[in-house]
Amino acid sequence: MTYKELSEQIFRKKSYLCVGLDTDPHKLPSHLLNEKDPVFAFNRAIIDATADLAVAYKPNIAFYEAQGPRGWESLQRTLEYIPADCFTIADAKRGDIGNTSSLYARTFFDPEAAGLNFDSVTVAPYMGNDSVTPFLAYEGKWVILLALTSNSGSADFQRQPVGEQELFEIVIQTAQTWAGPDRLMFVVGATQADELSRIRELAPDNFLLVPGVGAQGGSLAEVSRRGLTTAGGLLVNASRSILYASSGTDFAEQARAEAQLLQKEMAQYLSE
Ligand SMILES: O=c1ccn([C@@H]2O[C@H](COP(=O)(O)O)[C@@H](O)[C@H]2O)c(=O)[nH]1
Repeated sequence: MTYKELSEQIFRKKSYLCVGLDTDPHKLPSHLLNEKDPVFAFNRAIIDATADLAVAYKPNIAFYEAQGPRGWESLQRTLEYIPADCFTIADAKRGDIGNTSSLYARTFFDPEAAGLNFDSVTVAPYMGNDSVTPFLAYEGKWVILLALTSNSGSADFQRQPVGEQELFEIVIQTAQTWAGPDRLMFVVGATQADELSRIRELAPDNFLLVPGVGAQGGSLAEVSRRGLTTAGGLLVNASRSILYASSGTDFAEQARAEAQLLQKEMAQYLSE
C-alpha cells in the first residue's frame, strides 16, 4: 500500500486505528478451542468485527512463533484473511548484519519464501544502515523503525543524551537519509506523547506507528493533538484492550465496541 493509499483509507474510514493481533492461545474463549485452528478462528472473528473501523492490522510475530509450525500457519491464514484495504504490519522487531537482514526481509515480504506478504515490518535501528536497508530492497514495502518505544526501558538507551540531542532523535534524523516518508515510518509509544511535538519537527511527513493506548494507558487525545498531519500521519495501535474485551461468546461483539470507541474519537480529531 502506498503513502497516498494509506492516507486515503484514513480519511475514507475516518480512522487511524491499527488492531494488534497479539493472539495468545491461552486467552482464547473456550468455545473456540474445538476449532481446527483456534487462533485463526479468533483472528477471523476479530477482523470481521473490526475491518470497517480499522485501517491496519499488526500481528505481533512473537505470539505466532511461540506456537511453532502451527503458529506460522495461523499467521499465514490470518494475513491472507485481512482485507486488501487494510495496511499490514509484521511486528517482528528484526535487524541484523546485512545478509541476515536480507533473509528477514525475504521472510516477511516474499510470499514464495515463507508464505507471507506483509506491507511492512518493524525493525530495530541499533545495528545501523546495513541492517535496515535490506528491507528497503523490496519495492513498495515499508520499514517501521523503533524510535521511542512505549516501555519504561526506553530510557536506558533511546533517551540517552548525545551532544545536544537524545539518541532517538539521531535515529529519526539519520534514518531519513536512507528512505523517504513513502517507505519509512517510526514507532513512538503513546506513553511518550510529550515528545511527539519534537518528533513531528524532526519527521513532519512520516507516518508514526503509535502503540500504547488501551492496556498501557497512553492518551489518544494527546497523541492525536501532537501527531496528526494533513495526511493523517498516525497509526494508533491497540491490542489487548480490543482482543480481550470479553472472554465469552460475545468476544467479537465486545472487541467491536472497544474499536468503535477509539474510531469515533479518531473521527472527531480528523475533522478538527
Ligand atoms: O514501543 C512499543 C513497540 C511495540 N509495542 C507492541 O504493540 C503492542 C501493544 O499491545 P497492547 O496490548 O495494546 O499494549 C504489542 O504487540 C507490543 O509488543 C509496544 O507496545 N510498544
